[in-house]
Formats: sequence, C-alpha cells, structure tokens
Amino acid sequence: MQQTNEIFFDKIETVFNSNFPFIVFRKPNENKVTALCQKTNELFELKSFDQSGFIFAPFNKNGLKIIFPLEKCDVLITNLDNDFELNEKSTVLKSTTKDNAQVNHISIIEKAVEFIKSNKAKKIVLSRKETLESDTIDVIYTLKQMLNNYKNAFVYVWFHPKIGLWMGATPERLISISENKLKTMSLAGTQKFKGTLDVIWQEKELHEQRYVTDYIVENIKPKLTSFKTVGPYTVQAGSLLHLRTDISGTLKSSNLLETLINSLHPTPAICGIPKKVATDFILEHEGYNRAYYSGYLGELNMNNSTNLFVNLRCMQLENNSASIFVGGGITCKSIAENEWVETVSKAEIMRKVL
Ligand SMILES: C=C(O[C@@H]1C=C(C(=O)O)C=C[C@H]1O)C(=O)O
Repeated sequence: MQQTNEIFFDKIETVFNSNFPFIVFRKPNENKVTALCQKTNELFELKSFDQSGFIFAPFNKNGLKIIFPLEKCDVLITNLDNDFELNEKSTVLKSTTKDNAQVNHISIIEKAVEFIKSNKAKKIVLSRKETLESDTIDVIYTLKQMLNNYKNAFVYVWFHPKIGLWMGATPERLISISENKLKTMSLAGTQKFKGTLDVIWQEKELHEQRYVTDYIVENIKPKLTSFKTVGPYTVQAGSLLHLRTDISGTLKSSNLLETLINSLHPTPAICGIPKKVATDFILEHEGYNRAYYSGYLGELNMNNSTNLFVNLRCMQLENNSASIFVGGGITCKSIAENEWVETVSKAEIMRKVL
C-alpha cells in the first residue's frame, strides 16, 4: 500500500518497537522505498528459489538462508521526492575493537601475500569487524541518513528477533533477473574519492577486478544466449571509488536462478581465486564469523523480478553496539598497511551515518 513518507516511517518505527521481523529497502537510484512487515515472528528458512519474498543469505553457502515470504507480510511503499531534513546528531562512538586489531589484520594480510606469492592462490579477500559502542544509536535516523547519502546504493534495514538487526548501503549487485534478462556486475578495486571520477588505477586494482570479471563471465556465459560487458569504468560509492564492469545477457531458460546463484556466490569480489583455496584460507585465518556480511540479500520473485545484492558496507546492531564489517582483496601486489587503511575507509561509510 502506498503511503506518505511520514506515515510510512511512523509505521516502520511502530513495527521496529514491536520486535516483529521486517525489512525496509530502496534499490539503487530509485525513489521507491519498500517495507515487508512479517505478520508473525516465525523464522522461515528459504526452501526453494521459486518462493517469493525477501531473502537474506549468509557468506557461508551452507548457512541458514532466511525468507520473509510475501504472503506472510504486509507490504508498505513510499516514494521519496526530497531528502530528509535531519538535525545534526553528535553520536559519541567508543571503539571496543581490541588494540591489537591493526597488528592482527596486517599480519593476516602478510600471510595471504606470502601464500599468493607461492602460487597457491591469485586473490584472497580478507575482512574484519570493527565494533563501536554508543547509547544513542537511532535506527530510523541511520536509515534516513543512508537514504539521503547513498543514492546509488542498495540501502536496507533488516530485522528478525531470532537473528538480529542488520543494515547497510551496498554498491554491489549480485544478480538481477527480469523476464529472462540477466544483469550482474564485477566490482573491485578501491581508492578514495577526491572530487573526480577521472582517476588512474594501478595494476593491482586492474588485476583484482579482472579476476572477478573473468570468473563471472566464465560461470554465466554457458547459460546465456546473448551476452554483453561494459567497462571496466570508475564508479563512486560514498567516499570511495571502485572499478566496475556491467555484465548482461539473455538466459537460455527461465529456471536457472538457483544454478546461477550457486555458481556465482561467493564471487572473487568477496572471497577469492581459486574459490575453494580462498575460502579455506579465510576460514582458517580471519578468526571471526562473517555471518551475513558478504552474503546476499534482496527481492526474490517479487513483481516478476529478482534483485539480489552483496551484503557489503553493512553493520549489525546489538544493544548499544554497532559492528561494522569491512574487507578488501589481497593479491601478490598488496601492501599490507595500505590494505588496512582501505578497511578503515570502508568502515567510514557506516560510521558516518550512525
Ligand atoms: C569486501 C568489500 O568490498 C569488496 C572489495 C573491494 C576491493 O577489494 O577493492 C571493492 C569492492 C567490493 O567488491 C567490503 O566492502 O567489505
């Protein structure tokens, strides 16, 4: 049901306070904001990619994939024509991340570089979690900040009482399918945005993004009748820039979604090459559970289309803390200190909206 902005956000606040499961999302470059409010607090596991609803899947392929089934939800919609007028709020954020976090992360990166140099892998994406404490975190305010500031991102707040509260503004599409037309992207390589898209990319970034493009093309091409790539070109994601290639095509048949997701996720944008070697390295060395970070989420068979995004630039909110998840691609050319700084810049994207 279409609502005015004020009524829409008041309802979201009421649902949030009632502790029932809900998702609010806005797709990249759209004005339409959609909410699915589940009528009970049951936890529905995704049983088949033929279901309709909003799905939330973890990084671990065998982990619990959750669906808010369309038929179990009230759907609310609003259109944002203007930015929200938000008062400046000076949230005091206290980092509870351990003092040795930087030393640890750098040491894992150095191990990965050595591992890659010995030809055991080409790329490994390593991540970490940064936890901030504050007693004034306001979820609706943060949602509005993300909507105002990250217009070309997939912005969301997801909550289930049995799982927790996640929110984010991701620049990365995993897969979209509408009437047998497929759209995906290869996104990798990071530098700070300094006022222009006209920048130079080093070999390290060009290579790490190329690995992702090659992997995606190799996996989806056999399932397509026609096929096109555009890029790589530079895109802005908040205060960062990335290299992106758009990949699109027409599917050979209409029942390929599950096969495609299984062959794409996790892509080398968030895992590595070769996939199995990179996954094992991540599980052995990262030393924490990625949970839903670098998993995927989005509309499944809603309005005859599927739109799934990779869960990046995201955080998990618990009581008075926000855990921000950040990572970056490591290759033989990585400089550990620079890779650390890149994760600090990525964490800024969520820190800024708290
Ligand atoms: C892993 C993340 O981002 C991914 C890694 C990137 C990189 O290594 O340069 C860039 C964009 C994303 O594909 C993240 O944001 O946590």
